[in-house]
Amino acid sequence: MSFSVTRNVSWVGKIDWELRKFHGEEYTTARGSSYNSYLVRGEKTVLVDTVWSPYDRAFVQDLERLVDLQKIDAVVVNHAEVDHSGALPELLSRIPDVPLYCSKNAVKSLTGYYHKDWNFQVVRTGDKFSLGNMDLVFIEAPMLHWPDSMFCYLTEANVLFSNDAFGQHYASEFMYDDLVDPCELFDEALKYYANILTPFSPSVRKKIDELKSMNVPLDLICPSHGVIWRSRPMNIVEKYEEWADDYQEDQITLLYDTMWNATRVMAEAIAEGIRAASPSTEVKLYNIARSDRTVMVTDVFRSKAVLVGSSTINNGILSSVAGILEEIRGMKFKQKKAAAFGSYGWSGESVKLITQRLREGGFEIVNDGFKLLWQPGEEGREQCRKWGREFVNSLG
Ligand SMILES: Cc1cc2nc3c(=O)[nH]c(=O)nc-3n(C[C@H](O)[C@H](O)[C@H](O)COP(=O)(O)O)c2cc1C
Repeated sequence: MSFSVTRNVSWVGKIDWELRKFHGEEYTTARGSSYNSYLVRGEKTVLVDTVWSPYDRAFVQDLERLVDLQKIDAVVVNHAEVDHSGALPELLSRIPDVPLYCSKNAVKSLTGYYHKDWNFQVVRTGDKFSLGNMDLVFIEAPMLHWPDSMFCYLTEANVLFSNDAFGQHYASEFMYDDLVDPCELFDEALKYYANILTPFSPSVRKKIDELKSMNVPLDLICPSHGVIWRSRPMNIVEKYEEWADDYQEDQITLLYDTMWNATRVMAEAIAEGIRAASPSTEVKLYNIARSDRTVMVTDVFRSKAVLVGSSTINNGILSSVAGILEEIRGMKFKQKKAAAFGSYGWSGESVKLITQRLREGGFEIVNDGFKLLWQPGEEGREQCRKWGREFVNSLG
């Protein structure tokens, strides 16, 4: 499949309707995704990125329908991750000497993946590839989201090829922001930022400042996943600025797991207490073992505070709780408050262990947590409501 984006730019990629898990099991992609590759034709012809390896042959066939492969003067590899570089071996088996323009770090990761002595041409920010009547200007973007990541900007057409930045895991035949459901698109763009880019928010802020200081016109942002931003491309750039600035809404998320429902009863009573003390605060509850991790991380991203609950099992915490704690630790969230709760039978280590993990994850711990013996009765539930009220009041 291919379509024309501008007079000089064609999309040639793969819409992956059936993708449901990405990065192994780490990211759920309920709406599928796409791998976007772009063919830029001026006086010279350049391919920007490729697609994931399962689709390499179909990709090269589609590309051949657009252009004689021998006429491709250069391939830009903005990012070495296999969902974008996966078709390189197939393509380069046909055009082995084609120069690959990439960052210095991409040479390491591409060699690490493919072990090939390809014709690497290392570029740095500000370097240009001239297509005769227009230039591709390279902009290194280290840690957005790998050390090798890079953007490139096409002059005259005013197109930013932003690779994973500004992407969304979203399959749609329509491929443009103004043609798809805006709520779905916003949901996917936010989920993508929360789960992929949050740890790199300081780099996002710097890169946006750098892009703005280039003071170049921007007509299109062409990411490597999901739809192209064309209606007002600065909208998503402004959203990224907002999200990168330790984003939070008036929301508190409770994440818990339970064996015999005691900790669930606690969570629900704590939520009642929060709602009673702060009716405007949105409270969301997730049983971790039954919920989608990507959605939970997105809700933690939106929250000003999180409460994590586990009963004590074998002097520890439930494994699902350990899993989500590890996931949110890696997100390096800032300016978020937290506390722990849980039911226990005799030794009751879970609350202390969760608190410790939340502290290591950069959360500001509001109190020592709240533990309750066995199944809460009415008195226990009232204690939970009180603890919920005190928690939300202490947030200020
Ligand atoms: C397999 C198992 C191991 C447990 N280990 C501990 C323990 O080491 N220390 C403790 O205080 N309670 C322990 N308990 C008791 C639970 O923490 C207690 O039943 C609690 O109320 C369960 O809460 P829940 O229904 O939210 O899971 C254990 C319970 C089970 C079923």
